Amino acid sequence: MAITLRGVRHSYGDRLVLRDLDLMVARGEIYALLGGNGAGKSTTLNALLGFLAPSAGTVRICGVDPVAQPAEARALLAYVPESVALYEHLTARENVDYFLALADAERGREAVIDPALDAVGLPRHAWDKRVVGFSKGMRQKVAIALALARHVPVLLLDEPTSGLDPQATLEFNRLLATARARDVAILMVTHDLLSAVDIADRIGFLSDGRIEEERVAAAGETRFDLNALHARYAHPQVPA
Ligand SMILES: Nc1ncnc2c1ncn2[C@@H]1O[C@H](COP(=O)(O)OP(=O)(O)OP(=O)(O)O)[C@@H](O)[C@H]1O
Repeated sequence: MAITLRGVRHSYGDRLVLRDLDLMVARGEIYALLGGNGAGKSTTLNALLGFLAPSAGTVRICGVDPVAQPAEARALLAYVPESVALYEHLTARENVDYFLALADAERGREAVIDPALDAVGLPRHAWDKRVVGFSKGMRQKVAIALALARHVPVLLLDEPTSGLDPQATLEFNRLLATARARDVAILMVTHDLLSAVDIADRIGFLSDGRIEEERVAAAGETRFDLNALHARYAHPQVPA
């Protein structure tokens, strides 16, 4: 399994925030993690990133413990935060090249950069422009191009579609589909039900530090029942 959280507990002081959290994401799967403010979504991502050591349970990135083996775990994942930080004075291409070098990617970086920028649909005229004027959507494309160029098996995303207009959201979702087709396991923390319904294979509701409910995409056009999901999300105590 690419992403594993099993029986994970974490407290801040005496406040238990993750209580026996179980969550798994396979390669080639998109999992949307929904949950109200304070449910523990960021804490979950921080556990996967190795920024916190849970008091109980197992966290693994492709079998690697991100606390015990941080460098190995980092080499297996790409993390795209809500605001993507890039070097503003560098071009899109230079940013990918620079971060690839930091990630210690093998030589021959030129050979992987252009195909990755192409795969994420960043317009060619933007490849050699400084990223300083780039929109959120364009920055995300650069970040995901980097993930594709690194061939990481795991992609973690924090509220990727917040602030994106509907067209940019659809484009972003297509981008995720590209990564999924390359066998990447994708965990997306989001409040964006529409985006989750459009692209996720599974949707999990995190509440009070554990997955309270999971829904799996159905085959066919109506993958999820949006109204039922909305009712569930907006009124967690009322079963939908
Ligand atoms: N460093 C910290 N120290 C103490 N409490 C914290 C810390 N980080 C988070 N918390 C608390 O833990 C709980 C879960 O926080 P977390 O940020 O994981 O939730 P979230 O689901 O990401 O929320 P949001 O949607 O608002 O970002 C919240 O009650 C929060 O106040």
